[in-house]
Amino acid sequence: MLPIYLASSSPRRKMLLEQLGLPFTVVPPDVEEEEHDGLPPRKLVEALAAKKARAVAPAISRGLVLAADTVVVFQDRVLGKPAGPREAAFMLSLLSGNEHEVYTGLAVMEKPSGRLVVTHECTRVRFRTLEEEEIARYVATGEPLDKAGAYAAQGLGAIFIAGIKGCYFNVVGLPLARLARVLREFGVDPLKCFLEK
Ligand SMILES: Cc1cn([C@H]2C[C@H](O)[C@@H](COP(=O)(O)OP(=O)(O)OP(=O)(O)O)O2)c(=O)[nH]c1=O
Repeated sequence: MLPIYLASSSPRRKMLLEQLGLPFTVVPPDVEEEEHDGLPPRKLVEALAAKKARAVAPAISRGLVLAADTVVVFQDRVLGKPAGPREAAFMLSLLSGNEHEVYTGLAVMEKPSGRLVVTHECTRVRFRTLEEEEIARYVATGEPLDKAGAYAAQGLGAIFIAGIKGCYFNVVGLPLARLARVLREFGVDPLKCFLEK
């Protein structure tokens, strides 16, 4: 099997990939996630995921390089990671009582061929109405600060979620079912791999 490299510094992505039971190595990408105003969210996350894969690829001689990027979209507004507590509280006030989408772009590059597959997954998430005071308390926990849209579905942020339509793992940062499908295109099957261990 081709060695797998996860081009990510996100502990969540590492945890999610571990769930597939495949051996892999983490190689954090060194990229600027600059604004891409005007791009539709699906194109934006795909472009950023591909950029992360391309940043790590030169260091890999043979294998698969995986990368992802996640944003929250509320009424055409793209919410990345908040710049600080004030922006985090503002993002949460937008999401309160409303439905939003979470987009994750996924890029898989094969080395040495350079073949690149880029795709994305979208999940709808509905928040219950939040009180101003609980937004302030949640921001004070520090949890929202390094998360797109200022919440963590896998953490305390779970208490805000009234409903989810689509892939839960996509919200946390890595759409596992979609990833497994892409990996199969490169001859990697997590189930087969598990049974052959
Ligand atoms: C909405 C949501 C986002 N997130 C996280 C996933 C991502 O780590 C982060 C979005 O930022 P990203 O820029 O996608 O990823 P990252 O900078 O953390 O890591 P890297 O680029 O090195 O791969 O938000 C959660 O952990 N839970 C959630 O519920």
